[in-house]
Formats: sequence, C-alpha cells, structure tokens
Amino acid sequence: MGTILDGAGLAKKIKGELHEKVKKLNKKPGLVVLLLGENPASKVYVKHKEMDAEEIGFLSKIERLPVTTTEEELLDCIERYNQNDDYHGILVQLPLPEHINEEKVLLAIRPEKDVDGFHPMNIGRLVSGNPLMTPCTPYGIMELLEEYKIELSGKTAVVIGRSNIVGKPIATLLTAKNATVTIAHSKTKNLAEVAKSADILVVAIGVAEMVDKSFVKKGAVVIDVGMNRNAEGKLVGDVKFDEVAPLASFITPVPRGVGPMTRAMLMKQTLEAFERTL
Ligand SMILES: Nc1nc2c(c(=O)[nH]1)N[C@@H](CN(C=O)c1ccc(C(=O)N[C@@H](CCC(=O)O)C(=O)O)cc1)CN2
Repeated sequence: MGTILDGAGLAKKIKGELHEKVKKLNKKPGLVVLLLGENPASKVYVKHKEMDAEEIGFLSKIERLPVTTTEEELLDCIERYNQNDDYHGILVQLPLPEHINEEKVLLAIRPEKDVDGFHPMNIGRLVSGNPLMTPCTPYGIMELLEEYKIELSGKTAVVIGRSNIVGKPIATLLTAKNATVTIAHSKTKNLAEVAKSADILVVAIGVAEMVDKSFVKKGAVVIDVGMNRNAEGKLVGDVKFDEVAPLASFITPVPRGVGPMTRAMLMKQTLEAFERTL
C-alpha cells in the first residue's frame, strides 16, 4: 500500500502559518469571491473558501450574483473590486453560465489581484519561469510533492487532462522541476499504456474512477485531481483508489488530498498579494 499524501493535513499546517502572519498585520488582507448562479458544487467550494479566509483572519466577502447577471454587469463588478484597496484578491468561481465569456472575465481581473492565477499575463509569467500567481490546484500539488520529498528531476510524468486550470499548468510546473512530461487527453491513443509509463501520474479528466490498475506502473506516484459524485452520491476521484493504492508508492485520496491544498494556495497567494501592496 502506497503512502497517502495527506493534503488536508498539510493544508491545515499552511493555514495555521498564514494565521500567525496575519495576526501581526495592522490591516486585514481582503479576498472577494464572485459566484454566479446556484451551481450546488460551486456553492460548497465558495463556502469553504469563505470559512478558510475567516479562519486565517482575512477580510472575506462573497458576491452572490444571480444567474441572469449579464457579462457587462459582471465586468463592472470586477472593476469595482479592481479599484477597491480593501480587497487584494479577486476570484470568479468557475464554471460560469454559458452566456458569459470566461476569457473576457479572467482578463478583466487585475493580474496583481488574480489570486487564482488564471489571467493570461499570469499564465505567461508561469510559462516563462517568472511566476507572479500560480493556478492553485497545480501549485498545491507541487507543494504536496515537495512536502513528501518526492524526487521529480529526470522522472517521467504523465498528465491526463489538458485544461487551462490544471493540466497545462501542472505540466509546466513539473517541466520546471526537470521531469519529462507528456500531456495525455481524451484523444490519446493507448491511454492506459501511455499512463503506465509514468513515474508520476497526474489525473485530471473529470470521469469518476476511470483510472484503474491497468494505467499504473508499480511504484508510481499517483495524484488524483478528480472530484466526482458516484452513483451512490459519494465523492470519488478519477482514480479507483482501492485498486491503485497497493501499486502506488504515494497516492492522494479524494477527498482530503488535492482539494484542500487548492484552497490553502488560494489563501497563500491572497496574503502574498496583500504583502506586495505594502
Ligand atoms: N475560480 C476557480 N474555480 C474553480 C477552481 C479554482 O481553482 N478556481 N477549481 C475547482 C473547484 N475548487 C475550487 O474552486 C475546489 C474544489 C474542491 C475543493 C475541496 O477542498 N474539496 C474537498 C471536498 C469538498 C466536498 O466535500 O465537496 C476535498 O477534496 O477534500 C477545493 C477547491 C473548479 N472551479
């Protein structure tokens, strides 16, 4: 049985350290989360972010906007927070309703306040090796790998999934640590065979328990980014945990793996955004 990478435990430690730093400040760092509509999962994630921010001692606000909000109204709202010096981090919860152009919205957030790291300027900086803000899920994965002293240099990494928020940036971060990275996706031929070549396997496909033991080399490090509800309504990852864990050297659980680390990195980047204003 592989070692379980305790994302929840590490996230708790990081949030405790942030709290200690915030206690010493004269002003509270501020985080605003913009939530459009009533997506049940998004509502839970946003609530968790609010709880984390309050626990650490941030000024925390959720702007709950109706699903009928127009793109122009959303852009106006973002601009108000761009101009508001009490808020150092602005985040728009994804996914957005279909009538809103996600690219336009992410471009509207000032890069210095883009604590999600999704603004094209922040993506460009990440790719060129001079990051300002890093997408929180990939950042959290890298912190977890570092905490457990998992060697990356010279290792073969396969990332299944090519999203802008996870697949592409984690591939960039692993490459920066000298891993040899392949990005695989729904059109990849012989996906299980490609995955099985990996020393480090990152799975971010959004299909419940799709990755079974046929995808995993003995001794591989398996990072499961998936967050799905199975037929019984239980939260499961993209990896069949019980089948894969005995093969892996390290593996993240779902829940309590990558998810809490995503939130911890959001808090870390909010404090850093605040510190840059001092
Ligand atoms: N603006 C953003 N939108 C979205 C992001 C993001 O990084 N920025 N990522 C995902 C959702 N997400 C953060 O928003 C997220 C999802 C889940 C968790 C988490 O802590 N999960 C827990 C379990 C939660 C539960 O019980 O449902 C866990 O894994 O232990 C954190 C962040 C899409 N949108």
